Amino acid sequence: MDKNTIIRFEHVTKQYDDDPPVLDDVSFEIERGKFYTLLGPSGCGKTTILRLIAGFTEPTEGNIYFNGKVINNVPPNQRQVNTVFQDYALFPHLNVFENVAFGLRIKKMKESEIEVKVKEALRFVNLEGYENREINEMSGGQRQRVAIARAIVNEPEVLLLDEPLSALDLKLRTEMQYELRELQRRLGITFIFVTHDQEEALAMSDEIFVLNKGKIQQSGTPTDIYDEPINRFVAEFIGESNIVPGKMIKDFLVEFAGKQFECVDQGFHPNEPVEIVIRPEDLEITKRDHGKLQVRVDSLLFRGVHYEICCYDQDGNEWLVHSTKKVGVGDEIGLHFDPEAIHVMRLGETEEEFEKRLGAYHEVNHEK
Ligand SMILES: Nc1ncnc2c1ncn2[C@@H]1O[C@H](COP(=O)(O)OP(=O)(O)OP(=O)(O)O)[C@@H](O)[C@H]1O
Repeated sequence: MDKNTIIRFEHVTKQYDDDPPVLDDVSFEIERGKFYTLLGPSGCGKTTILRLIAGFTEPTEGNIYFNGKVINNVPPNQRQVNTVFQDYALFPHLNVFENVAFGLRIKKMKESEIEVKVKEALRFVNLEGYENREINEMSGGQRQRVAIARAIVNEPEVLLLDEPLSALDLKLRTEMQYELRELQRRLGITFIFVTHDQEEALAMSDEIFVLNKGKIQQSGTPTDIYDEPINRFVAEFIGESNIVPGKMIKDFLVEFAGKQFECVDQGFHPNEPVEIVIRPEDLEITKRDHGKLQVRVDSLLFRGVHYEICCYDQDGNEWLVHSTKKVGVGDEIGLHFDPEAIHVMRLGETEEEFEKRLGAYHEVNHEK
């Protein structure tokens, strides 16, 4: 194992009773000192991964490694990991200082040392001078910072954050996104952050794991995931996208919407049925005859920075366009895009779904 790897999941499955597994044969590695985000819809298994890392639950199958050692049965208090919970879980009857000092007192640390460490943790989260405040005199954002100070005071190697910003209003949430990112850089420890908000994940992470139904669909940097989604689920979950059925003709040539288009090579076989993604901001409005696609404007919405324009081609495919150009409903226009804007994806999320959709594709084409 690479010495930069701090946590490794090896074929980890978590199952309760006879229910379908909550996590299904999941393997991944987490490197030291990076900001990771687990992103996915409700119930996909994000919190379960955090609980397994923290030691609040054990895997049904597989192994979890921390610094190269299996930790499946190591109790939470013996792991170099702390968690910041969604509801902060602060003690309302203790002031800020005592909330942060709590874990150190349990460890029977010397009073003078506690003083130094608590002050330092509060300085890290910009709460110097708030030591004697009561928790109920603190705002939502300040409470969040107390919770973070408490979690970093004993210098864990990994900080787990379970939707820590979800209780905050949008403005404060955005501010805290910057603060958390900055804090991670200054501390230099690994953060594993859970969210179901794709914009938050794109803005904050070094690496994102996109989960669905107990499986990691894709992992990579925010730009990898946005520019090269591996399947329809990821493409639809992250950002807005136009997804249409297509077929690979040969390397650098793909067919969709009844035409063939030059594209960049993405490792698909000739004649392989695929799905095509083009992001709305990669479509450019032109005169009808100048466009690679000819479409009719169905509706438009003004979104401030751009218009969101919904069009249809002659095959009935919907094309969403983000453009600063204003067009009228009913206009016949052209859409231009570069070969690089065409991203080709495999059919279906799982092997089973892939086979099913491939079968359906052949059936339709055979009947033609
Ligand atoms: N102790 C338990 N017993 C049975 N099922 C459980 C238990 N804990 C979690 N689950 C189930 O595991 C699945 C995944 O839960 P998990 O909390 O990991 O999802 P999540 O992705 O964090 O969702 P959310 O965004 O809603 O918090 C859910 O279907 C949940 O009902």
